[in-house]
Amino acid sequence: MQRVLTAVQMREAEAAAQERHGMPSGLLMENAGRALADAARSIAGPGGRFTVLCGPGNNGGDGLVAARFLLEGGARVVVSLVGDPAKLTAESKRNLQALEGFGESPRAFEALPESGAGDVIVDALFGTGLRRAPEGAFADAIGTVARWRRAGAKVVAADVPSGLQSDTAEPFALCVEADVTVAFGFLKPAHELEPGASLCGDVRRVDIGLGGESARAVSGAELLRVEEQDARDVIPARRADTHKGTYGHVLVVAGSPGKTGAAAMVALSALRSGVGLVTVATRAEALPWVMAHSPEIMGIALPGEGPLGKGDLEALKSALEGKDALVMGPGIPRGPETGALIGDLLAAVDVPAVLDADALNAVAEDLTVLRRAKGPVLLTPHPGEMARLWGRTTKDVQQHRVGVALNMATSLNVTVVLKGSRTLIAEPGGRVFINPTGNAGMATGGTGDVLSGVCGALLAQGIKLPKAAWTAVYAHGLAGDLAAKRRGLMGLIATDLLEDLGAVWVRWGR
Ligand SMILES: NC(=O)C1=CN([C@@H]2O[C@H](COP(=O)(O)OP(=O)(O)OC[C@H]3O[C@@H](n4cnc5c(N)ncnc54)[C@H](O)[C@@H]3O)[C@@H](O)[C@H]2O)[C@@H](O)CC1
Ligand SMILES: [K+]
Repeated sequence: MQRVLTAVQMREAEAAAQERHGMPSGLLMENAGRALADAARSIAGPGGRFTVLCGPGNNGGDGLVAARFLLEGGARVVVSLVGDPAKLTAESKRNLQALEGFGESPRAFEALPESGAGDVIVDALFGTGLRRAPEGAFADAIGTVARWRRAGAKVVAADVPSGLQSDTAEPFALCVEADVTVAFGFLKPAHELEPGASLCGDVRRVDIGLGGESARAVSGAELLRVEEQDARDVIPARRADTHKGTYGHVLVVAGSPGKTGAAAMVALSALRSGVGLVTVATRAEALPWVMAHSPEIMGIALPGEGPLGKGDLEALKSALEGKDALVMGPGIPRGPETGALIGDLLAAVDVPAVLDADALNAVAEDLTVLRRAKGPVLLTPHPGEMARLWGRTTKDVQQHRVGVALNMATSLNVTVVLKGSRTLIAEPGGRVFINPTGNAGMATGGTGDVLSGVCGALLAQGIKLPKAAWTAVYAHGLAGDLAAKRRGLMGLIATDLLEDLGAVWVRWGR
């Protein structure tokens, strides 16, 4: 896992590094600027010129250091200080003097030569300290960077592209779009969450002397980026002397006439994710169609008809006997009593439960039913479902993804998977995991059903929350990335993921 720190947490980490190993901030800036110069060199064309744009804060100081290293390496460099030089931080002032000692003085922004193909712009206007929309000279500079980039210049951003808010990953109306962003010390939300992530280009995190330990000293919510090795390590290697009983039995409550495919996709993805047995419980008229999708699927017909309601409680309780996990929701017939049924069911049994799709819409009417759950609960809403659960608009949810997921997890004492580009997994009370896998090709019907099947399968195999959730999300996204290579983003459909889940397990030696 990689820690992802907010601006406040970065300052705390810096203070901790100073306290712990006496790391002076000037040395951190020196290391940051040097790494920035290396990144700038790596994307320059032969003989290309470097234009370094520095702002008033320490981000600008990093730019001044980078300019010095580029000059020392013999490159053609021009530097501009945008804003009031009297406001420079002490550390930046020192580096301005050092630069002048190398024979280079900042020029007026208007006096800079044009840039184009082969050239590199080093964007050191603002980093984590950006507080409001850039205006005046800063706005002009950001606009000019965009023009030079259209003319073929490459852009390397110091820490965060200027105009992008580090903590929320939301850009102001004017924002630098970078080819490479050099993240100093730790990743920031702007690098990992959309829309910021797309504005950063290739993110390269570099060590600057803070030391990994310094992140342990920070306060507030813990944001973590899941890495492939983390997910792989969660899945145990199979021992030879095992049988289907070793790997658990999932009950899938899903499907209705017209939506039998949803139930089949949950069941098949659970089967493709290592579970021993899968049983689907659904209304009698839907059951044969679900089972016809694959002979491995077992079925239980729920007596009664129409929407699921309190009358289904006893049948579901007995269906859950001997089961190790429950997945409920995709394609279920929903009615006025469905939410209460789910509440009663979760209060009566202690198997881990995944609620998805219409099970989420059903409990949205009265979320407190979830507080009665005896076993661990995982909710897997997409932003629209989360908006219904939270009683806000989808846009609101998308602008506050981390806070929304964490609040819901904490207030209901459940694990929450908030789907969408960079799916978040929040556990009650503190940690939020960011998933880096997946792609826009997965924005197609049924991929969510496949995810809930993977979650159910891992839970039935005894993997606990939130591990089961972030591992399932990682594997599902990786399956999507592999599927997109075969099908293209345009051609990818949900059942492709069933095949490529296999490729994920093969890649992980499972
Ligand atoms: N925390 C750390 O450990 C390190 C931080 N470093 C650098 O320091 C940066 C943070 O430095 P700062 O906190 O000085 O912040 P910034 O350099 O991002 O900018 C802060 C300055 O810009 C001004 N400002 C903010 N928004 C503005 C706007 N819209 N228009 C005009 N002025 C505006 C502020 O008043 C302040 O003077 C990091 O992003 C990184 O580049 C590095 O030097 C190395 C170590
Ligand atoms: K920057």
